Amino acid sequence: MAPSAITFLTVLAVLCSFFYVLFYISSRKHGKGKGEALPGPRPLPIIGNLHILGILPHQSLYHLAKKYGPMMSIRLGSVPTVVVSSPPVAEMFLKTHDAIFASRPKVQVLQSISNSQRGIAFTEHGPYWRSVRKICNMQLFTPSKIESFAPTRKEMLMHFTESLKEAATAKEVVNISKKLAEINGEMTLMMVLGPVKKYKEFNLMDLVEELTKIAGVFNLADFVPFLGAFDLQGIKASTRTLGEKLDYALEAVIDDHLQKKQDDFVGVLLTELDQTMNPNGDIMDRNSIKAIILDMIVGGSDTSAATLEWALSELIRHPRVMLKLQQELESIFGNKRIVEENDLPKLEYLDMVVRETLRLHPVAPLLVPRESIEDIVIDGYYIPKKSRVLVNIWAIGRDPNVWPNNVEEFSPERFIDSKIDLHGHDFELIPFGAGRRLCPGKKLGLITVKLILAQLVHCFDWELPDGMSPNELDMIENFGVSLPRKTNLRVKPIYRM
Ligand code: HEM
Repeated sequence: MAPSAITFLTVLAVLCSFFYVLFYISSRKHGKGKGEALPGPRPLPIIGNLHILGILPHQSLYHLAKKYGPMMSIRLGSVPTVVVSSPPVAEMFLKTHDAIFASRPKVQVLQSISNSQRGIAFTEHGPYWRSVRKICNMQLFTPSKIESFAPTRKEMLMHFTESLKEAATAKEVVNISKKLAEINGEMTLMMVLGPVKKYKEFNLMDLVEELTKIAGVFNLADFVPFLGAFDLQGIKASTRTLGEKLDYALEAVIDDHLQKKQDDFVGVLLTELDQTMNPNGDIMDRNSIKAIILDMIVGGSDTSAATLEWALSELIRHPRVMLKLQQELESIFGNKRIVEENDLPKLEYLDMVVRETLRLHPVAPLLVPRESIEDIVIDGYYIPKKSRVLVNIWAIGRDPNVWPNNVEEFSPERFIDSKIDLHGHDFELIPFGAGRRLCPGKKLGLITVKLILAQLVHCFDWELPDGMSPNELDMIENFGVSLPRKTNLRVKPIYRM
């Protein structure tokens, strides 16, 4: 080895040791006089505990919590992070001290995309976020707004069923993951943008898919800021190009709405354009509108599609549950060829199947990260301001102390006579989060998931290709913005009506 390389490595080793000592001391000293430091694995210099996350961070953290407990500390690069893995601790963060933990960390990718921190999901807690959330709640998520889109959902469901029926007649194998992504994408675009055909020319859903891929990567720049300049993962470069394309498409959406003066969601947002939104003086500008549109599209499509994909996978693996659900659907819909949205509340077993799917396959296994806005001591442990909080609901869903009967088994019957619902009050099951940041699309998401799942199961039997038996179907996850299957689900529909 050349002497210069040896010198370089020696200097690096000395520096690393120095930083390690500094880092270790600083990570312990915060608690001094204020509270204990939380238990957790020892962080390495610079990267902290980033190396332990692996490709499925929720699973790595689940195993780690068995050693360090339901409230543990890790360090992601320079970011102090608390990992929560039990219902009582989740309640402390998301209910008791929700006001302290209701903000979101800044994320590099989103800063360069249509100023996405002007939307809802990654906007810091405060008057701006409150105003935007209020507008969205009123214009998209009230029961009457959701209901007003029922006829269009029905029409889309009929086309969807027709295309599956054709595949069944031709005895084709269908990539149902892709089809579910398409129908959910279309339903969301229709609600957010109005008549969707025009926007197909911009390939908006393809761009959103690309965005979710990039945003799903653990970006070193978010945790080790000085590495941001080197763009080691190439994220900054690809985000710039994608950002330009998305901006172009969203600007066209806005111009189109300004011309036609439609009274859909974007149309309503535009009536507020350049107006003051609250006494704080926040303005609804074009960037706000673009960011809100994007948040709604990302929030609405991936989540429901992934939930459906897991639900169908579990039903195929559990023919007993599939049959029981088909019997319930028959008892309500008889031989009607399309399930009616109004009848969904009557379907108790369907509701249990969806709850069980979300217990084992929450699409946001660590929720969306929160960030604390001030120092706080919880249960005697000191948590500094700007700590990140990851609530591992994937781990809570697999905790045998919370779910005593065969925790790993897909068994909707566990919800018979159970009062645990999905509304964010029962911290054993919070797939939509809880507290101020609770998912605003919860009701819409549940209707969409139940409607499509009921239709898939009522009208079709499902077979795996190439004689594969149900228990051979893999259930490997792919961690990103949401948690879909790693491999697309390919199945043969058999029309049964
Ligand atoms: C099965 C369907 C869905 C699931 C499982 C889901 C799950 C979640 C979760 C876990 C959060 C974070 C909550 C927290 O931090 O405590 C969230 C936030 C959010 N979701 Fe959903 N979601 C679904 C459907 C939807 C739909 C249909 C929309 C909109 C069309 C939507 C829009 C949003 C938005 C905008 C946020 C950010 C809220 C904020 O930060 O204030 N979601 N969702």
